[in-house]
Amino acid sequence: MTRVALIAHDEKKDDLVDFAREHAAQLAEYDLIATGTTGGRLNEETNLDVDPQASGPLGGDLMIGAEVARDRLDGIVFLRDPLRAQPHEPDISALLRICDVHDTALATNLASATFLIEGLADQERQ
Ligand SMILES: O=C(CO)COP(=O)(O)O
Repeated sequence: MTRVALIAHDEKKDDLVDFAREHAAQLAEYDLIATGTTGGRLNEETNLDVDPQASGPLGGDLMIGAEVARDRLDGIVFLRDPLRAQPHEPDISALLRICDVHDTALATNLASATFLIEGLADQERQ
């Protein structure tokens, strides 16, 4: 089953909830995980069933990175806040790096998230 992780920094959480609602029919077909607060919001504000990991600053990015390291994720949408420093920047860098190591699809803004989600749908049709 296709497995996707959804993550957003605080200033981007509204955007991710909107994105998830927009693509709900497709995302509902996937096994979804998320960092803690993001996952909580998605579970409350959409009809999706998301498995929340720890909150980002408490290790959630690293937990998702571990899934990437095991090749257990097909894609990650990670809406980062490019305008504010995060206290757990090293964890974020580790997640981005391990996606490159494992060649795992990673979208860090809405425009690329749309391509990622459309690309996964295309892959399934093949
Ligand atoms: O900080 C995050 C990603 O780096 C997101 O974590 P939360 O979803 O727990 O807010």
